[in-house]
Amino acid sequence: MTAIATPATPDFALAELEKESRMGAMGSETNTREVRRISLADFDARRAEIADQLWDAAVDVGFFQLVDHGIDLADIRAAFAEAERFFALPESVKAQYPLANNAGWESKAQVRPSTGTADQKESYQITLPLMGKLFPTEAELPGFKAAMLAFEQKSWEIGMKVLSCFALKLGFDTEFFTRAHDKSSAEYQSTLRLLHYYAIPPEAQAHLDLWRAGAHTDFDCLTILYQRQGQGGLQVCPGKEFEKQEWTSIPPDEDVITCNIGDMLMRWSDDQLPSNFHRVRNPLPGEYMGPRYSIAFFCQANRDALIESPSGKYPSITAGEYLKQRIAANFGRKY
Ligand SMILES: O=C(O)CCC(=O)C(=O)O
Ligand SMILES: [Fe+2]
Repeated sequence: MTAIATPATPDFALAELEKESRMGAMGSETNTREVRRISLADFDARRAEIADQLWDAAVDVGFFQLVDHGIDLADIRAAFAEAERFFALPESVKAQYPLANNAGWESKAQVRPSTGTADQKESYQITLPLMGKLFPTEAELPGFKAAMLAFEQKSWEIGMKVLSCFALKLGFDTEFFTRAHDKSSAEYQSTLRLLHYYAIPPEAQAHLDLWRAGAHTDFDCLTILYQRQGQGGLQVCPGKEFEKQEWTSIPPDEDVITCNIGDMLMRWSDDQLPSNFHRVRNPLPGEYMGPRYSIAFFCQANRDALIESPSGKYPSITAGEYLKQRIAANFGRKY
């Protein structure tokens, strides 16, 4: 896919798009990078130490995993059970809740600039102020909405803990990003996304060309990702090494929460914290070919939050405008 410059598309959005459109090849695999595990135990007393560890891991590989994070495994499994129930609804029901502006359901509709083909998945996004009638009814899916709201809250809390550490390291007060992701505001735009990558039918297994999720960076400040045991495929390629196209697998482990830095925090940190390319590759022959479920929470600063460059490297921009421009450049306004 080629980037078409329009007067409304700013340079930063086009530069990201150009980079992304060069990331569609298979590349090679390397296991020499370490995706570090960081304990959040005794968080309040250890915040400064944890902040140092998170910063080092983020600067190094950009992906890291949280342990002792305080979310019960039972809650994570229950959220996945809800996601499975949602995706098992008939298509005619899901189609009543179509994706618009980061909220709602889509299937095989997200075309990544890296691949030019649609991700082989369906997803359902929950962005609180935008939900209107986008939750399935209690008759269709009893208990779903309440369970998802509770899980969204837990994910937000973890996200804000991690962001409070990055705030410290950037010289902001610890509540700086919590205010920027204020849930009580109508400008809130953080998103919980349920993902279902389709099982690969036997006849397709010999010639897998489409991607489960094409290579991309996330637009947000921080992504919190839950993976399921045995359902692998996530790979990362640090942006600073993108010329080499060497990918490192992040094996799923339901006991950890995987995190990555997004483009918004990269800009907010004057590029000190890199957002990194990642993708979900298809299973290889002999690997598990069943469905893959994952859940992501995107900490996207509120629309009216002002992203101000600490050193003046970038002009100030609201998070709403920033996201709008990135989405328009990559996807023609849909996501
Ligand atoms: O499903 C995954 O493991 C990754 C999903 C992802 O990268 C995204 O939705 O942005
Ligand atoms: Fe992503």
